[in-house]
Amino acid sequence: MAALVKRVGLGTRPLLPVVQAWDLDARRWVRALRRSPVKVLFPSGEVVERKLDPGKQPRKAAAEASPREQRQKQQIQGPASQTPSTWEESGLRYDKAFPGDKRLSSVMTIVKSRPFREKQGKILLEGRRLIADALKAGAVPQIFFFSRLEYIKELPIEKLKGVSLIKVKFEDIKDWSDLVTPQGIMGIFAKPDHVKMTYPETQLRHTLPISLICDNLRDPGNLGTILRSAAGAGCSKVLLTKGCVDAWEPKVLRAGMGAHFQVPIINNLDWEAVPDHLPTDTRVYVADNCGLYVQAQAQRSNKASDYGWVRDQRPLKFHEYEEEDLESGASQCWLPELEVQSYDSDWTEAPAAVVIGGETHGVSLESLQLAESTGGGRLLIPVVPGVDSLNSAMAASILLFEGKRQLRVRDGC
Ligand SMILES: C[S@@+](CC[C@H](N)C(=O)[O-])C[C@H]1O[C@@H](n2cnc3c(N)ncnc32)[C@H](O)[C@@H]1O
Repeated sequence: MAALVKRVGLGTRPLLPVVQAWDLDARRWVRALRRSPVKVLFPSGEVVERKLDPGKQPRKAAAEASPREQRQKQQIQGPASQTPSTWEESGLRYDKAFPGDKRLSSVMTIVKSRPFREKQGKILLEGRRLIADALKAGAVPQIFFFSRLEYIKELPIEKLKGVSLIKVKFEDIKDWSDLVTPQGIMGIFAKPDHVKMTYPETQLRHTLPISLICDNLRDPGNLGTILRSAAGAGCSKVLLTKGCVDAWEPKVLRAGMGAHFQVPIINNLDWEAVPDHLPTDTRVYVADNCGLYVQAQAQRSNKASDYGWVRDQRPLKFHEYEEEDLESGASQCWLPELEVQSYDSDWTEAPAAVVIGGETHGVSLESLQLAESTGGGRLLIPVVPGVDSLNSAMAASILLFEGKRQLRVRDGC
């Protein structure tokens, strides 16, 4: 308390302790008011003289946290919440950033760049909920920058040992924030390793035998949205091939809304390594808009013609490879022969993995080869002729929830 209270005098008036409202939690507030009267300095700069009204709860103590903040706090802490006294007993200390302090800016420069992030093995997490989810899942924090001590006190104290705690101005956090509404807390964590993470019990209970493979997905908003859908559907894991945007990039984290700590994500994989991360009997299905195939006449007799689309000729995007091969005299027949099936035909009898192609080039040759070698196929979501393709995140969501529906129907629940 001593650190928070200083004595000031105004003219000839007696000296009164000045209490900074934002530094107080309810218990300390009561204690401060017992020494009443006190001057309370509010964040707005307003100074109000306050006395403790015997028998009445100090109004500001309750008001310090608005009902929304209290709800948020409860969500973050869970039922066994951290009591403020525990913080005091913990002996944890924090530093205040001094004018011209470069600690925040130098760390931010590092974690906002993918090469640095990868080299240093650090990531940036922003916001109270995301940080709390990360801690619950076992992510390891290294530094917290925060503008209000309450944000740190909400976190489980046992996870803060050995972590640098640095109080900075809200404006500084705002300058570096990726959020529309900056939340006043940022954490630098060691890059999470999916093997060492503990995913939420409810999530594990709802996991489906469906994996998702992102193939050269470049847009952070799309990837974040896909991760969120994957977590929502109960996908067992998400694999990202080399060429995808980094799953730990701030914009992906923002769009993911916590999915990073609900579903295992395996980043930066070579195609040869993909099967090692799938159950042995997995069939790989490639989501393919078949946009580069011609629409054929309805009289063709295979399944896909029911939907007005068939694979009538080799995809134009692969012609380039074929011609190169012809010049060099290599085999002409290496393009996988894969059945096109409608997304709502049954594809979940065996564990399945769905490949979603990137925004520009669609699915890769490697994905088609893997689908062929595992006995999978192409999944087509029929769209109105003339519409080329769906957004990758939309296609992924439709397919994952269709897979979930099929499994539910089969299990009779
Ligand atoms: C925007 S699309 C790719 C468009 C790309 N220009 C192409 O021609 O393949 C991104 C990915 O979403 C999936 N997708 C989009 N529309 C689809 C559809 N109608 N059926 C199945 N998958 C689809 C595919 O995996 C596709 O590669």
